[in-house]
Amino acid sequence: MSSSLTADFPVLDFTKFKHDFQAFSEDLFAASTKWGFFILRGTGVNPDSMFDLSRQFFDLPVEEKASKLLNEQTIGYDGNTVTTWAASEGMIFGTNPGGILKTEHLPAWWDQQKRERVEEFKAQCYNLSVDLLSCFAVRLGLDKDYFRRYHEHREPGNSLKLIRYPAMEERPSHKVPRLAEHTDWGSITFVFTSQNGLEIRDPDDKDWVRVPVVDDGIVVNIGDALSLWTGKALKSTMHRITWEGLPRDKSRYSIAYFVNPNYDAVLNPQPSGDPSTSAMTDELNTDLTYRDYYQLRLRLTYAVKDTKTGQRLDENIDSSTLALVNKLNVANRGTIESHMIKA
Ligand SMILES: O=C(O)CCC(=O)C(=O)O
Ligand SMILES: [Fe+2]
Repeated sequence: MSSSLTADFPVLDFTKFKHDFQAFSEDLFAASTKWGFFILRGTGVNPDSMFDLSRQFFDLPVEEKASKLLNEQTIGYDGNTVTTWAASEGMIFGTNPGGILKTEHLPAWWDQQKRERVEEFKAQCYNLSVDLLSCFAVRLGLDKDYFRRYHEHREPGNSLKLIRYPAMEERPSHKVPRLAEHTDWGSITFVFTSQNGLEIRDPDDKDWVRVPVVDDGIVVNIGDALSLWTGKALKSTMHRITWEGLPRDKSRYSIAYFVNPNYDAVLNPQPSGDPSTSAMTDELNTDLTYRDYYQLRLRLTYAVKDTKTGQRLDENIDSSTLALVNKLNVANRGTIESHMIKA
């Protein structure tokens, strides 16, 4: 369970994107093929006011927070259930631009002004994400908008998640981690935090290493969808938060922005600039759509309920998609199982 500090963890400077696109894309590609994770500085995206909202919201009484639970539009509160997945609570803002302004599925505390702030922050993150996607496309010899075209404002949309790993009086059952090891589902994830705790597999997949906290830095990682799309040239790296990394008596706040491809995207490998990966592309040609992958991971991870019937969706997992995903060997190890602790 050990983890160590890492000296050569990649830290990239986004100001280079404007004045030296090629060199920045090269740095980005190198970090993403070796680590699947890096820290990005100089983006100008400031999460301070989102953290203020996050602290205030999580301090509300649980009845108020949990009045709107995570739904199929990926909007709502998640955290009043005990799982083998996480000891945390999350407030998730899915859907496309404008969706948070008009949804009825938020506690009244999220007034118009707060919703506007969420939308504005999501828009800043979106813009940053498509800039990064354009770098990947060009570096892979594809046209600049290649990935962007699959990241239009269509279903399912990108999700912003406010997260608190609360301080606890005692540690829950040994089955409950702070955050179980997993890969992310989508294209790219941004994580904002000023606190330690996040650990990832090192480039040789031998050990866990700590992700450093860097001032003004966003933690960026590659998700399964972009990894599959690039014939796994870009790595979707396993990550977690342990009780050792984040002690029981400390709360940790983070904000994650999950970039999702559009549902209709087919995750077959695209030609990659890296010849070492072309050998495996045949077996990755399974015509899996992002819709199927997203729906599977949603059901496996959360006890999402159907808004109309109130039925828990994790009881309804599609076995052929599950078999396909096992074959692709993404979301690997223990993560491809439902995390609900059944009574
Ligand atoms: O809270 C963090 O630092 C990481 C969160 C994460 O990996 C996730 O929610 O997928
Ligand atoms: Fe993650």
